[in-house]
Amino acid sequence: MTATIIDGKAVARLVRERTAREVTELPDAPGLATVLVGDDPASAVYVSSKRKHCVQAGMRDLHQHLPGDISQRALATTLEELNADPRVTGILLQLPLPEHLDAPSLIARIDPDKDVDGLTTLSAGRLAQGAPGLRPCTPSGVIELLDAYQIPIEGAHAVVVGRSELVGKPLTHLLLRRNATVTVCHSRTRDLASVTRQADILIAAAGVPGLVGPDAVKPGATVIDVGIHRTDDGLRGDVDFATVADVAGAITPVPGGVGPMTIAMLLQNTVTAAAARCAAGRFASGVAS
Ligand SMILES: Nc1nc2c(c(=O)[nH]1)N[C@@H](CN(C=O)c1ccc(C(=O)N[C@@H](CCC(=O)O)C(=O)O)cc1)CN2
Repeated sequence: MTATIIDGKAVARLVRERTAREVTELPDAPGLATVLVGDDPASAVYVSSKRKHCVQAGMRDLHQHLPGDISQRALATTLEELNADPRVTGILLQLPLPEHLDAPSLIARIDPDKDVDGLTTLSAGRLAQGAPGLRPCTPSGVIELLDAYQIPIEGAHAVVVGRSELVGKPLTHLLLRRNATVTVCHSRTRDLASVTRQADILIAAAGVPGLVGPDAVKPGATVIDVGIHRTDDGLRGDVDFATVADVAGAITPVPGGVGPMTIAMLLQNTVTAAAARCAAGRFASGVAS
């Protein structure tokens, strides 16, 4: 193996420490409302980790666990209540939702000023136009990792495999803002490997286990694996780590790569949202000063 292993756990720890320091500079502790619907085991793991780190960073844990058969209307009402609650600075609706619920229209209910997942239409529009706003956590975690390892983005050819609202599309905008040349690939891309082989920075976010093998990677490229799949052999990503690590210059592992950054950037977004509320004179007490 020749590649540098990008240690997402270590970078995430630094981001969390920075966030905890920023919390102490605020007049009021930020409050993060995680909303978990149903009992999906993976979602339960992620939400419990978000809550643990939220408390460790000195924030209020304002969790809501709702039944899996909750109606669209009742969930929308819960989100409206969280919008109105002055203790809540950030709202996170854990995805995926049970099939009977319409996620986009529920996300649309979240106050964009509390949208610490960066998933509302307004947050997406702000990102696309380069306006200040809250950015989706996994894509901003990828940028943070590249910066932490001083991997140049400006002028690099970045190839993003996957066009989801959660990762592929927002990451494309973040990379463009940093002056990368960006190519987006998806399930209809012809001869995927011929495109990914051109990448200086290759980001695999397709949701297909082991999709990226050594023949799809330019020697020395940076490979960021956003995929996470639970298999009989444990967790694995969209990249075949063992073989690609012999070709890449730097690579994220799964676990221990991008995943921990998702949670760290959520905490960072919650502090950013809280600071913006303070600047606007709206405090947890609900009283404008
Ligand atoms: N509302 C959202 N839902 C989902 C998001 C999101 O950003 N917002 N992302 C993913 C899941 N996710 C966070 O919610 C997430 C995924 C993975 C990890 C992580 O730390 N993974 C560890 C392994 C942990 C394990 O599974 O045992 C790692 O990769 O090292 C954190 C958060 C979908 N839903």
